[in-house]
Amino acid sequence: MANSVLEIKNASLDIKKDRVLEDITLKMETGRVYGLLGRNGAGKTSLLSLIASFRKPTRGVVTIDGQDPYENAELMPKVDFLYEADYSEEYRTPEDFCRMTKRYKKDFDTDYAYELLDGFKIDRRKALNRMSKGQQAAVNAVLGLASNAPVTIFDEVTNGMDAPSREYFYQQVVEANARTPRILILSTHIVSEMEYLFDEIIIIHQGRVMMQEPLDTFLERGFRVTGPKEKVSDFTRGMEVLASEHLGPTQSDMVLGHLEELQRQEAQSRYLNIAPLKLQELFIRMTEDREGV
Ligand SMILES: Nc1ncnc2c1ncn2[C@@H]1O[C@H](COP(=O)(O)OP(=O)(O)OP(=O)(O)O)[C@@H](O)[C@H]1O
Repeated sequence: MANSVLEIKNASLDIKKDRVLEDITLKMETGRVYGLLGRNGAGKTSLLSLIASFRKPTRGVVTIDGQDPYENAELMPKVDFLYEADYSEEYRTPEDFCRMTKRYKKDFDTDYAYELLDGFKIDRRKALNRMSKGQQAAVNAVLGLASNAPVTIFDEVTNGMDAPSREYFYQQVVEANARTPRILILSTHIVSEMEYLFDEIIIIHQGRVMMQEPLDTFLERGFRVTGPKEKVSDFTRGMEVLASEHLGPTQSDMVLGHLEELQRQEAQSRYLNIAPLKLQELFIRMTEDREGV
């Protein structure tokens, strides 16, 4: 399958009288898994609806391989948008859905879909309205993974899944992208569990892109230093401390900035522990109500 490039340039979106997205510029490429993060109401679903052509930007452009996907019959099957759907009235089975999907998405891999349904322990001949929320979510995940669409979007698709199902889904995301590389976008609140899946992080905050960065680069924005209270305070004096946690005589400071080799040695000589930051803690601090970092 050919490589694809998805570009969003200076896109804004108004819904009714509200500006929900402002001046969004992003670029995504085949073979990479993008973690789309943002607080409730930040604009994640709105952004994804532009990519999936459910909406048209009020200003700016969205292109896939240089073409506008909006009302573009040729590009439509190339984008798959999976989100939490209401299946309470859905009497059809996963098998029916696979058959229907295959009709308009020629790259849909039915054998792989059945294999995934077995992996999730889903009965493929059972009507969706007779399944639990978590099982319905798993069917959605299967349809997305097996679609092989060059742009596959999962918007909070693990909602309702139990821990083993989520774990299986994460494994299959890696597997599916290795089988058929695509642009995979995962919007999620379960940041801590999914950290290892992401190649790049996109943070949307109050309708704007706060940052798009490879995960490694993002995590190098800061570090955590832990040790006896006074020693830690002494070491981080003058540094940009995002958060300071205390447990008995121990203090753990989350610091923004790069640690020079000399400082690292200094920390070591003072028996302080230096650790990399976790995606979740950095995301929470960056998007809390304070001036941007
Ligand atoms: N149909 C709509 N009519 C009016 N405003 C809307 C509509 N859909 C979204 N919005 C507004 O757009 C903003 C972004 O919403 P969006 O659903 O994109 O956020 P989100 O990041 O996906 O949030 P969540 O994590 O809660 O799902 C919110 O302020 C929301 O109130």
